[in-house]
Amino acid sequence: MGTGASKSHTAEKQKTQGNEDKRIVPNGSASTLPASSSFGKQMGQSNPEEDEIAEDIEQMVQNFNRPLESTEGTAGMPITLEAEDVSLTFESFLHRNGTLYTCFIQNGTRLYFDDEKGIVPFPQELYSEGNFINAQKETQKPEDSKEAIVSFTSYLENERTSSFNIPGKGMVMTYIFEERINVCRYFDSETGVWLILPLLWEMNLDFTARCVQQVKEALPAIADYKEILAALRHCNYDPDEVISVFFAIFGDSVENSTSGSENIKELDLQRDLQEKMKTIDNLNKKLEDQEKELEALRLKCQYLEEEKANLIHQSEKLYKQVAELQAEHDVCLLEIDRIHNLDVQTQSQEQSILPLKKETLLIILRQARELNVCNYQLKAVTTSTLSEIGVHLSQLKNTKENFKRSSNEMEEIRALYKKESLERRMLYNQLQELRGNIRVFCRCRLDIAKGDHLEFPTDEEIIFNYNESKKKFQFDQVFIPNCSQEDVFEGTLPIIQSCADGYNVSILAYGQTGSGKTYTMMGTEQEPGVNIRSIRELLRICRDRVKVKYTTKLEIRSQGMSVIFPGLTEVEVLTEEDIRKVMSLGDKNRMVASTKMNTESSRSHLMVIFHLTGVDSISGVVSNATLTLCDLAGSERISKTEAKGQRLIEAAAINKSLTALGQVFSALKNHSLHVPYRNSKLTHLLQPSLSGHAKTCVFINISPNMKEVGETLSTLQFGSSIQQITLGKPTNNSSVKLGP
Ligand SMILES: Nc1ncnc2c1ncn2[C@@H]1O[C@H](COP(=O)(O)OP(=O)(O)OP(=O)(O)O)[C@@H](O)[C@H]1O
Repeated sequence: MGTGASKSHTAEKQKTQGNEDKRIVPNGSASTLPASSSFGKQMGQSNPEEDEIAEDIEQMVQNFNRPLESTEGTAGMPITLEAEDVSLTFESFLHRNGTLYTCFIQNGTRLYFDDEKGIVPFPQELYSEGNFINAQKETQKPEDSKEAIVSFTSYLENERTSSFNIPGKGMVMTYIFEERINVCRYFDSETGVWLILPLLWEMNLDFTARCVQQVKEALPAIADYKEILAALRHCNYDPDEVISVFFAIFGDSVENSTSGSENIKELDLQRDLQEKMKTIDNLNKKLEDQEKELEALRLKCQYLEEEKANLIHQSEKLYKQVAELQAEHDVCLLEIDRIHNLDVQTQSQEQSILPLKKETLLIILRQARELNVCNYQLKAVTTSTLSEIGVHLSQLKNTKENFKRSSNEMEEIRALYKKESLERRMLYNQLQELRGNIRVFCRCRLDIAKGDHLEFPTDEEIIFNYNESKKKFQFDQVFIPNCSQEDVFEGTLPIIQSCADGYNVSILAYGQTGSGKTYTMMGTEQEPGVNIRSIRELLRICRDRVKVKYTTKLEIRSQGMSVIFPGLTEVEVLTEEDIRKVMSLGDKNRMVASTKMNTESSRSHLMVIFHLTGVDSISGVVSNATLTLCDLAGSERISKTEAKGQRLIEAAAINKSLTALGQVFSALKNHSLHVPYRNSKLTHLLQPSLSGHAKTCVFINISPNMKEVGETLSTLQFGSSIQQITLGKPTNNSSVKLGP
């Protein structure tokens, strides 16, 4: 830190400073210098060692000039100065205009810092215009500078630097040094730390009390012990330094109690003055702040004034609008009143016209709402339904198109079916024609009393061998005695199927009495014959052909006469039970009598005629056909039966009809132009089934009994004769039915 030199006041006082040499510089700051500094000269002592130091200082000052010269023309302080061994004396000259000059002595010349010129000699004319605040004789005698304590300080212009007017000394420069000082502390057991002991409390300590007392004895003018104590603190509790400080400040006057007291008072006043000045400065600052604040408020006020003007302007506009709206409102009110008056008049008129009560109106209103709701629901339902109808219509359209397409396909299939059906019938009939339209089956009944005159070499041949007479007969099929009813019926199946196709078909049983004609045709309940089986088969075919609608009727005739049914000649049959019922009825009406050859000989022909009408629903073909099942009366000779009376007449009639039948077959065999169908009622009835338009199957029933050998041979010859007959091309009774 900076050092300073001062004029020595008393050698005795200096001696009390001990090892450390403390200086009180003119500007009031203290510094610590090595013991070997120039302090000795300050004390007025002269020894070689101090001379050398003085020479060194002078040398350093000279060195100091060099950097100044090198930096000549630059303002400010030297940049680098070695202050360890050199102490320069700086002086402050206070011009009466308030300017403070910082001066120092170089080579006996007082210099000072000029802001523009740098370090220049201190002008002589300024001496009379101000005072050195540490004005001393030495400063006015540069030639004595060698003896003066020359020191150098790195003076810094900052907040720690200030000036102070000391009465009798003038303005002094102050500087707050960063020195560490001793402070009396006390140990606080509660916090466990050392705390600073208040100033007043220090007075109670013996050490500080002694120090204060020592200063007071040396400087009686310093009466304020607090001042002394404060100075002691700053001087590290060194009473001698305190004494030196007070001497430096107040000079010798501090030795006089009166003048010292005045100085103290003056000092107090000065302090008060400075405090006042600070207060004034603070007030000025506050005043400036308030002026700034006032200016801000003024601007704000101006802004608010403008805002106010705008708001007033807007308010006026709004008031104007409100007034206009109010005027409109008034006009509306007047209009409402006028309308209201009109409504009242209208209501009064309506009330006079329609005196409806309020309740009635409410009911009407409620009903209107309900109607409205219903209307909405109806609309929704209608919309939904319409949508569904649209969908259905679309589907219907598609269905219609599909139906049309299917109908076309159906027509094609129907035509194809028709064609196929006709082709099938044609082929089947061609087959039948190849086989012959009159088919002759020979059936030999089962009989215990059988002879050996009959031989059955094949299914189609029979050999009559009796009394050296051997004759071979050939038929479409020969059924031996052991053949069942079912075997016999199977031979008739092709002809029965032709009936379902629309052909007239007849099945006849021929033979002498007792040869098994009735057994073959009617059969027994357990073993039904061809009648039952053939009609059953036809009903089955009718059921299976679902595309053909059949109507079936049954007619029973006996000996050419219609079987008398109560009110009916034909009975519609649908089931086998119906067949049996009609058959049994017809059988009861058949003339039966006991003959010598047969105890229950059938004395008449029995004809069962089955009418079949079919309508093909696809092709539209209508077919009419009849199945004539004829159980002929016995063919035995009348003489052989030994019939008499009525029986004889019947036998004659039977023979006549059978003879007529034989004549018909003979005519057919010979292809005669005339076929005597009308020679008997039998042949007349059988004409449709024996003409060229029909198919016929004749059972030749024979008995194996040796006793019947003559009748057997006769029957075989009869059958053989009709085996040669060809009826010609059969006619299909089908016709296309037009329309439904
Ligand atoms: N194949 C047969 N098997 C067993 N019994 C038979 C057979 N054929 C005929 N009979 C029996 O012989 C008897 C005479 O037969 P059926 O009445 O059928 O003769 P018919 O030719 O009808 O005589 P008629 O012309 O006098 O009526 C009957 O009792 C019958 O049951």
